[in-house]
Amino acid sequence: MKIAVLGAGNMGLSFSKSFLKYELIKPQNLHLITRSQIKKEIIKSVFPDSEISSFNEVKELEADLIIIAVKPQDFAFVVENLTFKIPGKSLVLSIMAGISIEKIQKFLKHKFVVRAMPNSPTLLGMGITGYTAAEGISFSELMNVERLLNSTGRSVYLEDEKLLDAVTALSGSGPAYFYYIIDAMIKAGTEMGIDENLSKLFVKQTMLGAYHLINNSDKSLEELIKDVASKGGTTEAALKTFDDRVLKSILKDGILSAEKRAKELNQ
Ligand SMILES: NC(=O)C1=CN([C@@H]2O[C@H](COP(=O)(O)OP(=O)(O)OC[C@H]3O[C@@H](n4cnc5c(N)ncnc54)[C@H](O)[C@@H]3O)[C@@H](O)[C@H]2O)C=CC1
Ligand SMILES: O=C(O)[C@@H]1CCC=N1
Repeated sequence: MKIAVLGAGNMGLSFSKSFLKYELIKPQNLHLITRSQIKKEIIKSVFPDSEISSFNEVKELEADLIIIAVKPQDFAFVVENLTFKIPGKSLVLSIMAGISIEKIQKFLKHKFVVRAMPNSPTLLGMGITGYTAAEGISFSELMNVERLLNSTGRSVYLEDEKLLDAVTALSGSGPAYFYYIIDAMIKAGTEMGIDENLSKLFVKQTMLGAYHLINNSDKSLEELIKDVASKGGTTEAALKTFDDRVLKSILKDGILSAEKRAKELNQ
């Protein structure tokens, strides 16, 4: 199998590394396409045995799978300036936020499109990807794509493409929400007089431990919260402030804004 990655940025390169790590393709069968000439050298040093090209020098593309990993805002430029033909039988796998299968099919004049939404922990093989596919793609082709996606973490097939915008808002953007909350906690620690490095340690280990408790307990989240929050104690005081300031609803509204933005990106 030959794979071309159009847009060798954070996600495109994370995917490529995972495919090679799990020997799902040979390095010689990987073709990375960058925007500029300058980036080619840097990418070549990380992928010495793969083909690296800049976008405007690709005149012919030989690939069974073409991964589109440019920003949604750059997709129109890609379409308008494409100097090569998408091979008729190849699959296109888009990880662009928001852009629908229908739009990709129309712009690329190509039927076989799979749309996926991964997230940044793919870099460690700990990502989660939701994906869906256009009609006409066979089960075995889809399983091939899933095997590739699974090298970056877990993957979930979704029948309804509309849910991909929700997945984008939930798990695609999700790591940033988590960092945001961690950052707020670390800053609270330093404000109370704990050195920043120690505050980071306390918060990160707390999140790690709490994550494992969620995963290894039969209790619901409410019960786990109750286990920590003693009557009249410190946790209760914190949770009361969160509730008074409707933090949960603010977080939910933020996530719904991300979903709305995903839909706007398709316009
Ligand atoms: N960063 C994330 O956590 C996630 C990103 N995505 C999606 O993945 C896509 C890529 O995102 P990132 O990797 O974060 O962005 P990035 O900016 O790191 O990568 C995009 C790459 O595309 C290249 N590019 C732009 N125009 C090009 C062209 N005409 N030809 C070849 N290369 C071109 C850019 O130079 C850049 O290296 C986006 O569509 C985003 O919506 C999806 C899930 C998570
Ligand atoms: O922020 C974005 O638009 C992309 C999609 C999900 C994560 N990053």
